Amino acid sequence: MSSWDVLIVEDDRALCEALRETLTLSGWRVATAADGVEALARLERGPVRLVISDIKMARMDGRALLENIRRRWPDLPVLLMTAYGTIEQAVEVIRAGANDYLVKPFEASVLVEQVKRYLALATHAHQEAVKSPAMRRVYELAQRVAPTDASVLILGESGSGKEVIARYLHRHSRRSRGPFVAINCAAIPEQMLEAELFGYEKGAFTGAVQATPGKFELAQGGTLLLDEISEMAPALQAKLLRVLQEREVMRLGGRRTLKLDVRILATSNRNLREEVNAGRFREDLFYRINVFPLSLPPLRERREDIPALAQTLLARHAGGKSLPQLNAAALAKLQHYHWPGNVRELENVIQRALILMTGEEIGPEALVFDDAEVPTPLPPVSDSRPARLNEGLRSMEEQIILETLKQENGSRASAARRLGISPRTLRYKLAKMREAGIALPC
Ligand SMILES: Nc1ncnc2c1ncn2[C@@H]1O[C@H](COP(=O)(O)OP(=O)(O)OP(=O)(O)O)[C@@H](O)[C@H]1O
Repeated sequence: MSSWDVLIVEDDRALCEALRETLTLSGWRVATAADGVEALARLERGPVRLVISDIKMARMDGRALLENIRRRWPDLPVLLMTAYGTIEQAVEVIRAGANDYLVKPFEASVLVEQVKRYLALATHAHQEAVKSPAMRRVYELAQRVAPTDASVLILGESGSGKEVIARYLHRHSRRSRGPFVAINCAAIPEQMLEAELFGYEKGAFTGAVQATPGKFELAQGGTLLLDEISEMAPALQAKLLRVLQEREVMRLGGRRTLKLDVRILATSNRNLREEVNAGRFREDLFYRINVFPLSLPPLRERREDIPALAQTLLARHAGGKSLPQLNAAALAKLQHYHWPGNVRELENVIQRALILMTGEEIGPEALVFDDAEVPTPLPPVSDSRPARLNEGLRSMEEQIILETLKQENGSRASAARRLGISPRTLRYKLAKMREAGIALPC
């Protein structure tokens, strides 16, 4: 029985071939089908981890295919491709159970990113590696709260698995057949975040060339994850609170309100209570989203999880290759490291190991931690900074980060934008600085 990473369902043969080629070049095993009927036959023959399907097809269209898949393989992720101008249709199919949609024409890089994201989710969908007592406790609580409609606030350091647990909550809720929509409040500039959340009508602002639904609308009947909610600007916090209180949303520039049936999950890697005390986060909004708090311990406080996590991540990234094992010395090295980047860093280390390994198994020499990274190139050191270049560059980088944070009044999101790095990278660097004992502005 053959297994495939991606099944592409597309009746335009040239496009189908181009998509297949793009994904094959990225190292995935790709199968193709010309319509829904062929796709179902292919799914019967062997496991597939992700389906990407066109909507308009002659024999069985994308919608009917989706319905069939949801009935028989409810957890299989499906992305639908839609033509420009049919956003409303896309909203409908997301409600019908598609995980996401791609608006044609799209760049190859957009396709590759989406596939990466959904394959990662598909792999750990049912195998959250939970061995430590601390994590078992978290998952026990998650199991209890999942079937309710309560808002859950998931707290934990960057990379500790907050999104994984959010998806777990959705999967174990009565909304599991509905959409799971996530929005990262730190990654989107303030003005755009409002439009992304609430949607907009054509002409609502310059650049609003067509009516677009917001994430709330897309999550109707399902779950909306507000990732890194602490990064939301105060004005938007007030608008969000109103929507949550009134349980209805109106698109920017719109007139009609839409009654919402959406469960809210939120994450933060800061102590949100402290953010409230410091006046940066609205207390009323805090109480609204913090109905049930879940705190994820950092990886260094649950080292018992490391072997199983490493195994899961090896399976995720080994591709079609036979699954390599870590030898005892390699496992010991993983167990003793302090993991400032948590599970995400472990994932990076495993990916590197798969590239660097030479023999049959993975030894400690193939494990390179994020700490060992070559620092980001910066202007040459001109004064009498420490003689060791790496240290010099690092401390300069730290000073630039501190300076930028100060200028941005402590806002991580704005500082990351100014520095031209992702909020995630900034957070990671800040965590390392904090660990090195550097005082950071709050
Ligand atoms: N228990 C787990 N089992 C398998 N994989 C996991 C687990 N926890 C985390 N991961 C993986 O680690 C990576 C980081 O997890 P996730 O994105 O959920 O972290 P996060 O806390 O939401 O990070 P951030 O705060 O930066 O958004 C992901 O690739 C995820 O799949």
